[in-house]
Amino acid sequence: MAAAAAAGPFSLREVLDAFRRCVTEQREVLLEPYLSGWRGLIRFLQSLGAVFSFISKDAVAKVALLEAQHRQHRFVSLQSLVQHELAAGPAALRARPDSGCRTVLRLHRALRWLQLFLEGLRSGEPRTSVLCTDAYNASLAQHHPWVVRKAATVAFCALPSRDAFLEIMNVGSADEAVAMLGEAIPYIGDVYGITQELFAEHKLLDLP
Ligand SMILES: CCCCCCCCCCCCC/C=C/[C@@H](O)[C@H](COP(=O)(O)O)NC(=O)CCCCCCCCCCCCCCC
Repeated sequence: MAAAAAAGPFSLREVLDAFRRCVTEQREVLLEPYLSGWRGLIRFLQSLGAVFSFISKDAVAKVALLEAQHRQHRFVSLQSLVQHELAAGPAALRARPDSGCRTVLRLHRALRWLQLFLEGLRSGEPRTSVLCTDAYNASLAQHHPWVVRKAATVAFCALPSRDAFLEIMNVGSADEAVAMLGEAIPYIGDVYGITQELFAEHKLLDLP
């Protein structure tokens, strides 16, 4: 909480801006804004309270791993990270529990959850826990063991109402928040789509 407060209140605007900056003309996904978007999302999650800390801790660890690799190898894009790690051969990559690729894959699946959840929020359904559970079941859940699915579903019941959600996005009235969701969703979808194609092309969608 202290770290989140020190960085100022969350605003959906900064997440939107980060994901907008991600995609280049050559359809590459830039790592720096990608991680910056994730840091914004994590700050939001941390502001929702301790019930979600088992989720934010995992996301923090994954972003930290990628930040360290970004600093070490100066990867500019997800494409260059994949290329670099694949150079050692697909078998070596599959054997690494700390690869950037498998870590990106986890965040990538979570981005699909986010896309579906934001679409649900925008649609007007007032029960955020229902929206969140539906989005989760259609994305991340199929990759999680029973115990994680159970804990996640319990945590979703503690989500704030749709109105409260729109308010803590900090972009003005509920109408303005919904409008910004409409702006943000295509950028997130674009990053998701390009990453999905990249991982499919290199047969990395099932990295253990
Ligand atoms: C707003 C409510 C937030 C609900 C978040 C929904 C996602 C639920 C994910 C539950 C993950 C539970 C934690 C454990 C995860 C790991 O087991 C699992 C596998 O990792 P491993 O292969 O290294 O073992 N990790 C993952 O799948 C990555 C999960 C990353 C979750 C990041 C969630 C970020 C949510 C950001 C919320 C922002 C809402 C924004 C609204 C404006």
